[in-house]
Amino acid sequence: MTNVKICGLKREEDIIYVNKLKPDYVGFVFAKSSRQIDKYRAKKLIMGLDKGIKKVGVFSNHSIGKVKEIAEFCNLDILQFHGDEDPIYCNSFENTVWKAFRIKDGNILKKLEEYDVDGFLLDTFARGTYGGTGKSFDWKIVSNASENKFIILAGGLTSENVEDAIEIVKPQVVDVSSGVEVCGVKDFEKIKKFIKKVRG
Ligand SMILES: O=C(O)c1ccccc1NCC(=O)[C@H](O)[C@H](O)COP(=O)(O)O
Repeated sequence: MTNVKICGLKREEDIIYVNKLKPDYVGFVFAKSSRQIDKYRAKKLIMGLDKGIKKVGVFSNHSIGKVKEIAEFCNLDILQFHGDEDPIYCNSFENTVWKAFRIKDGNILKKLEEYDVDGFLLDTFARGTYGGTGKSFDWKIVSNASENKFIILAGGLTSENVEDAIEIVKPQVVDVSSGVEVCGVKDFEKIKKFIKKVRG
C-alpha cells in the first residue's frame, strides 16, 4: 500500500482536516517558503495532531545544530532535507532522514547512490526554489528507483494524476502540497479526494 504525506501545514484548520482524514505523514516547512512556519507555531500545531500521524520537518541548508534544536523542540519523527545537504550532514542525526533530490534528468540517479539515508524524496527541479513548486517531472526517469530504495514521490501530484504516478514509480509514499490547496491554503475536499485516490 502507498502511504500519503500532506506537506506544508500552517493553520489550526489544517490540523483539524488531517486529524479527520488521517494521512500517514504530515510536513511542517522550516525552509524559506510561503509555507514556512517557526518552531513555536509548529509545536502548537503538533500538540493538536492525532498521535498516529508521523511528523516530518522540512529543512533546507539549515545548520546541523538548528535542525537538532527544532527536531527536539517539536518532537519530529522524520527530518526531510530539501537543500544541498551532503551525505555526512545527512548522517549526523538520530532521527529518520529523508533526503530530497530534484529531478531534471536521469543523471541525478547516480547521486542517490552516494547517500545512506532512510528515504529518497524525488521532487521536480525548478530553478530558484527548493520545493513545493506544484510541478511534476517525467516519472519514467525514476521508474526503477523503488526496487531497492524507500521512495517518496513528490512534485505536482494531484488527485487527477496520482494513480498514474503510483503505477509508474511504485513509491512507498506520495507527497503533496500545492495539489491539495486552493488559493494557497489547504483544502479539506482536495485532501480527501487525494487520499481516496491513493487508498482506493
Ligand atoms: O513546500 C514548500 O513550500 C517547500 C519549500 C522549500 C523546500 C521544500 C518545500 N516543500 C517540500 C515538500 O515536501 C513538498 O510537499 C514537495 O516539494 C511537493 O510540493 P508540491 O509540488 O507543491 O506538491
